[in-house]
Amino acid sequence: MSSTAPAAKALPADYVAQTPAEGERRSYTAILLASFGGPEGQDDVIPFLRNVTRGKGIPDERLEEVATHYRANDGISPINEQNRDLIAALETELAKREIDIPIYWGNRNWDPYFADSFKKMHQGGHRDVLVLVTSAYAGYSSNDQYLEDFERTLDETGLRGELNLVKVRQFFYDKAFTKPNEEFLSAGLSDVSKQLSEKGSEGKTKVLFVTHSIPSAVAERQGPARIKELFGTDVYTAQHQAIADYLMQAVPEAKDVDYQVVFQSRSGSPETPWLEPDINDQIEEDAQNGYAGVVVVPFGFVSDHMEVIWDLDTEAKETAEEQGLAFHRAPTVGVHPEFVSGLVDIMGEYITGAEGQPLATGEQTVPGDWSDLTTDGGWGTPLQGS
Ligand SMILES: CC1=C(CCC(=O)O)c2cc3nc(cc4[nH]c(cc5[nH]c(cc1n2)c(C)c5CCC(=O)O)c(CCC(=O)O)c4C)C(CCC(=O)O)=C3C
Ligand SMILES: [Fe+2]
Repeated sequence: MSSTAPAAKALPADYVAQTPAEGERRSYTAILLASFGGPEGQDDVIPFLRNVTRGKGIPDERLEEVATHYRANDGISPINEQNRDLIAALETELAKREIDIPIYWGNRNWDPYFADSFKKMHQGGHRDVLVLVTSAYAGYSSNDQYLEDFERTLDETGLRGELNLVKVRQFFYDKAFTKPNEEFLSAGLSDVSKQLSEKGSEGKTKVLFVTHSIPSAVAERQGPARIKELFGTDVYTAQHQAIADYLMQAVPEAKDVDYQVVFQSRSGSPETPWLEPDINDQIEEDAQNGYAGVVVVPFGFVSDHMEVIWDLDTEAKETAEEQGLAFHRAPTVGVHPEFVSGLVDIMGEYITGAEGQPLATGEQTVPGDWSDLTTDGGWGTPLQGS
């Protein structure tokens, strides 16, 4: 499904992003940055992986393989440091705008766990908490699973009725996310073109936009139906396809360059279908089809965490080298100033100003009705073992 940038899809002009629901705009007294968590030393690796895969049916061989990725980095995932940096950057931006709301931090799979941060916020006298999750797209792992985590944690801590949590919407279609990625794509294309001209190669470049694979059955279950119809694929893939299409037409140097959405970090059992193609398979096929270089844009993620640095900087890079392709791995948004200030704009949609108005609003750059990505179609039956 390789293609050059198409014309923007014809969408009704009133197609809009999700906005805060009735009662979700309030005067919050705390923000919770909610993330995945990661190990901080060799002794943490196995307990962390057990947390991640609890009840998921991930085979032991896969866990051992994933453990080596962390082991090679002293058992440390970069994700926690990246979240501390993001919190510091958000705090600076809030202070600059004279918004006096403290930021707490909690994770699904490692210390500080949600239960501890919920208790800490409660002890700090907070009731209305705005929750920012470090996932741009809507999917089970990146949205619904967090909501389930929060519900369970409220019960476990006995804080139901004490803490009112509102989760900030997804933001893959916002300028906050697309603007830094435009910059990265543009820089990646220049780098590969420079590498190729140094080699005296006149071959073509391909852009591979990469995101996390998920089980195909989970992807198929996500709604709403109108997105599936419009894009002719599942809603998880469609979100990524829309951003890839947008970036390719937003960046002048990308004109006439081929591109494709590909996947990484497949796990589960080999018999269960996950979204494809895998980035390494695609790099091999691209080499066979005569491409001379690839620009790899990990636009499915918000920081250069372990899955990015292992699967791309180690594996995909090696595949490209074996195939003799020029290779550039673009960064993720991380603490890019436009990402940070854009996130504060998006949070501002939920926070009331002095006259009850929203403090700020995010800017939707990618057309599409992204308002109810997980509700319309529903998640159907529980996702056990998917
Ligand atoms: C969609 C998606 C995102 C992107 C959205 C988002 O960013 O939220 C994401 C992010 C991440 N995934 C991460 C790590 C892992 N994910 C695993 C397993 C899985 N991920 C899945 C999906 C996703 N994962 C799924 C469907 C599984 C199968 C088991 C299950 O259904 O849950 C496993 C188990 C071993 C393995 O099988 O790989 C690990 C260690 C880290 C931390 C990296 C670090 O430590 O720096 C991050 C940010
Ligand atoms: Fe994952």
